Amino acid sequence: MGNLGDNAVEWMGMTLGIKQPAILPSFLCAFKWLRAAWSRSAFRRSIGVRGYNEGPAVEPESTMSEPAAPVPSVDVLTIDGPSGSGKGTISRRVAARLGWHYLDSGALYRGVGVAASWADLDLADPAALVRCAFDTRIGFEDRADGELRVIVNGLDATDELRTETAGAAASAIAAVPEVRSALKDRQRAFRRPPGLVADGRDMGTVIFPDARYKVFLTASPEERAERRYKQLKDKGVSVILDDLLREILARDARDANRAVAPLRPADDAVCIDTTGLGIDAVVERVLALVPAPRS
Ligand SMILES: Nc1ncnc2c1ncn2[C@@H]1O[C@H](COP(=O)(O)OP(=O)(O)OP(=O)(O)O)[C@@H](O)[C@H]1O
Ligand SMILES: Nc1ccn([C@H]2C[C@H](O)[C@@H](COP(=O)(O)O)O2)c(=O)n1
Repeated sequence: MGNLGDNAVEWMGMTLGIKQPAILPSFLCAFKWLRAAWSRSAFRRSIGVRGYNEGPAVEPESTMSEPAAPVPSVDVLTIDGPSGSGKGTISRRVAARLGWHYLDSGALYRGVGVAASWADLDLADPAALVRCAFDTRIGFEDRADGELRVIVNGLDATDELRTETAGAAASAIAAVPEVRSALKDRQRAFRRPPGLVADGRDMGTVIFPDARYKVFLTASPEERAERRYKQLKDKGVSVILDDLLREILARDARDANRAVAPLRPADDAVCIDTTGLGIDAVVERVLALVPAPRS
């Protein structure tokens, strides 16, 4: 845990594009305190044991109709972080290994953004966006090939949702407090036995503040842009690395600077800097935080 806190502070600095932003001292304080608390905690002592229940992260069509009430006693592992830090990839694998449900909260914001664009709504009209957030039906389907498809108002919108344009639109509407409120209960409804892995920006701070396990993933902006570049290239999409880096920095800044539920690590989150760390290694680091299930 040597780099807990410093990584996040450094990341904030990089994200905001300035060397000494005013908010850094308070982050530093919070993380120094956290580091001390961490070294004393019983939670730390539990590390090293993990659960390996193989099972589906998402039941087929399980989220097409969301349950009415979440179950507060159910364990939640939150994985927050900036774009390209690997939240989705790591969360899906960890959820599959634990046999827990999976919530891709970014897909909800992206889904509302795409539905708003289909309806030609003005992204600067909060009332229209809030109506859209309440009205848009968003479901997830776990396909046989392991891919998670996102269904918006009955249409498979997965490919459209993954574009940087959809990400930027989602980031813009996510800054509207009433849109965030409109999506709160829908996110909490994913909390069902045997457990939930939830990925996003405010999973550990706002949506599941009582989560038992909290992780904040980071990576240098350059590495995150490289990852996205490779991901898009593999799909045959041609992009310019510098453009991706600029877009990632702009999205980070908007998500971290908004007034409501900004992107930041929860005080009790474990920060993992994934720069130079492979996917399997990150998965193991996260799983090490979750004690093996008792039978
Ligand atoms: N530790 C890692 N090392 C190398 N590549 C990684 C790592 N983690 C994720 N990736 C790759 O980086 C790309 C982006 O990952 P992913 O979509 O999971 O990020 P994300 O944080 O969920 O991004 P977003 O917030 O934009 O949805 C994917 O192609 C994924 O395979
Ligand atoms: N919990 C969340 C999840 C997502 N957002 C916003 C901000 C992101 O830039 C955008 C897209 O998310 P992604 O799919 O990249 O995880 O949605 C948010 O504000 N809070």
